[in-house]
Amino acid sequence: MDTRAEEPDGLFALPEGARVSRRRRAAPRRSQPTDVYVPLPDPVLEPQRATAAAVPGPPLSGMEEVGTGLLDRLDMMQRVAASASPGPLLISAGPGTGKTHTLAHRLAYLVADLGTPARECVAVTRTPRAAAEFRGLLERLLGERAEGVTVAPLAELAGAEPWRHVFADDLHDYTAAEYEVLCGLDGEFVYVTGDADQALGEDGPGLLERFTEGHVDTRVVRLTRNYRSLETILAAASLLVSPVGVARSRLLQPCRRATTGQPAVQRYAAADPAEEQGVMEELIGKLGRLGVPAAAIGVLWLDAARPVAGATSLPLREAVGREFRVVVVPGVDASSVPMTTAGRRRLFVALSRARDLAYLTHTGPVSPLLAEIDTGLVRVYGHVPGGERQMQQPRLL
Ligand SMILES: Nc1ncnc2c1ncn2[C@@H]1O[C@H](COP(=O)(O)OP(=O)(O)OP(=O)(O)O)[C@@H](O)[C@H]1O
Repeated sequence: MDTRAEEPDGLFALPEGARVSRRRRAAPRRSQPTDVYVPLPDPVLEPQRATAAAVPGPPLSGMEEVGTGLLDRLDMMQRVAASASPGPLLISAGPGTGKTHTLAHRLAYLVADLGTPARECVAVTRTPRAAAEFRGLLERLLGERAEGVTVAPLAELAGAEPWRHVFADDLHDYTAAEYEVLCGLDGEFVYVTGDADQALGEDGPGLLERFTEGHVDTRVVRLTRNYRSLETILAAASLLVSPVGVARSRLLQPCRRATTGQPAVQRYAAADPAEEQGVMEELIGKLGRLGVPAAAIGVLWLDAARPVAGATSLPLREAVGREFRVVVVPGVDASSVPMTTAGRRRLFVALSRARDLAYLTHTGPVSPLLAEIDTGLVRVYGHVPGGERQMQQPRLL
């Protein structure tokens, strides 16, 4: 990074509304005599995402006869997973590719199309919230028949009667001890999903491998189409994790392209924590006035979560498996997000929760990981030190 103090020059095109501020040296980062202050623009929202039916998918030629219509809205590989022949199944795929969606369809397919009694099925989740969401998916697919299926967090299931069909989502989020409990459920058929690159705990990355080693005839299905995030968010998230990606040959194809022209990933460099909080509150207020409900705005904390009015505020760890229209990640400083595998996975998980907009804010020097993302993918606002001026230059993607 060029750390020389320079005045803005002709190479640096200031966005509309930008001001040059001569700031006092407050923090180490402020060693530049001149910061460029670029206010965060008002959020511009993408039109609400397309319905499943409207998302163009690969042709399903040769697969029309699978099921009785229940699987019609799945893409080809999702259908392969949902209708796979009996036996252990691992859906190993990146964020937003529909692992949860497909697992629910598999369960519904077994019950509705293959006549499996609902009471023989148990869906294991990580949290009560995930259980409620999974049950909602099943109810939409199975109607009243969903009532017969047990859907519960792992902790509530230990020691219960064995089920014949065990469905477990997000295996990467388990600890080794929890995995043992899951194995203890002793289902005849086990179907799991996971993404080693999203593991926030130590044990997670190895558990997918452990599953395939423990079930030698496991069918592994990979899903590649991301239905959640705008293309630029997905590109930024993927760049972060690619150097340490466990799923090396992973392919993540975006289904959603931005239409508003607004950069989907925005970083705000605040002068101090009070400004960081103020900017976040102002942003959330604007989003609220645009009609975005608190449930669709996720403030994901890398450390202890603090309450935030108008948004869903939670520690990153609890955001695994969830999605939000807008994600805000405070504290993306070099000290909290170092250039480590764990740091990469944390930002990967955080960014990949976002559908339309992702905001990364910080007060001290920004995490060095962000230097790896093409500057055309992340626009920088706030107090931009002189050495980061090039970040403001428009880039062709
Ligand atoms: N075939 C599809 N067509 C349209 N939308 C889909 C399709 N499959 C999944 N989706 C949507 O994509 C989003 C992501 O799906 P889901 O949460 O199941 O992904 P996931 O792989 O479990 O993600 P994560 O790993 O982040 O938990 C959801 O909003 C879901 O409704």
